[in-house]
Amino acid sequence: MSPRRIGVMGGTFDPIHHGHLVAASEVQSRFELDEVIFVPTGQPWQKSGRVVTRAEDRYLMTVIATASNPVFSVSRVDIDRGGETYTVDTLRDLHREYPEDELFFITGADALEQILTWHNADELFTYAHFIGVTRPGYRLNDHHLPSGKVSLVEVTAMAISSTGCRERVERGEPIWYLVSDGVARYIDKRKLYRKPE
Ligand SMILES: Nc1ncnc2c1ncn2[C@@H]1O[C@H](COP(=O)(O)OP(=O)(O)OP(=O)(O)O)[C@@H](O)[C@H]1O
Ligand SMILES: O=C(O)c1ccc[n+]([C@@H]2O[C@H](COP(=O)([O-])O)[C@@H](O)[C@H]2O)c1
Repeated sequence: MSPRRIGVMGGTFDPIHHGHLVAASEVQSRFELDEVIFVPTGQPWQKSGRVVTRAEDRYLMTVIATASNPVFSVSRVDIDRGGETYTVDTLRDLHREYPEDELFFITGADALEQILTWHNADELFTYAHFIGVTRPGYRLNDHHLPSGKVSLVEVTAMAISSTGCRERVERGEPIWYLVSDGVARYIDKRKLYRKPE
């Protein structure tokens, strides 16, 4: 069997929004990926300055948002490993699970800019090809990264962030059409992101 081409979209997904989904869908199509695996982080160590929603809630929102797409799936590797999440561990675990396949790690321009600050950054490129996507408000470039290991892709501009969604919920504003309907309903049902009473 020829190797499958697997996209990996890591994120805190607090909550997952249409910026994430459009980026993954466009890269899937452009790079003819057989599957895109969304990987919600366990403990995102570079976000330790703020409260992050329980991993199980972020995982369930990711499942809800991706369930209807036959080539999207969700992995629990980062949540189940425990401890702080490092992408080098994510990719090592997925490489072990899919040893014959090619991995493509998808990341927005903001995250790509920071990649050299990631744990064991040099090793990242041994497991996957990186695909940086445009994101409104950030400049996309790979000058700081090893040549031949990164591709840059322009995707439809979606000026949406998880921070913006959380702030809207806290202010009592709608997030319809910024996140999937099921995710908006889940946030409401679990009373996520509301101001403490
Ligand atoms: N609107 C967007 N367009 C393109 N890429 C995005 C967009 N939002 C997030 N990403 C990318 O998706 C990945 C996961 O992002 P993350 O879950 O941190 O979302 P976020 O909106 O940046 O969250 P927060 O506002 O809480 O920092 C990162 O690689 C990020 O760059
Ligand atoms: O490996 C690291 O040290 C590292 C540091 C910061 C972010 N990342 C990864 O980058 C992806 C996006 O992260 P975030 O925090 O912007 O949601 C997600 O998969 C994180 O695990 C990875």
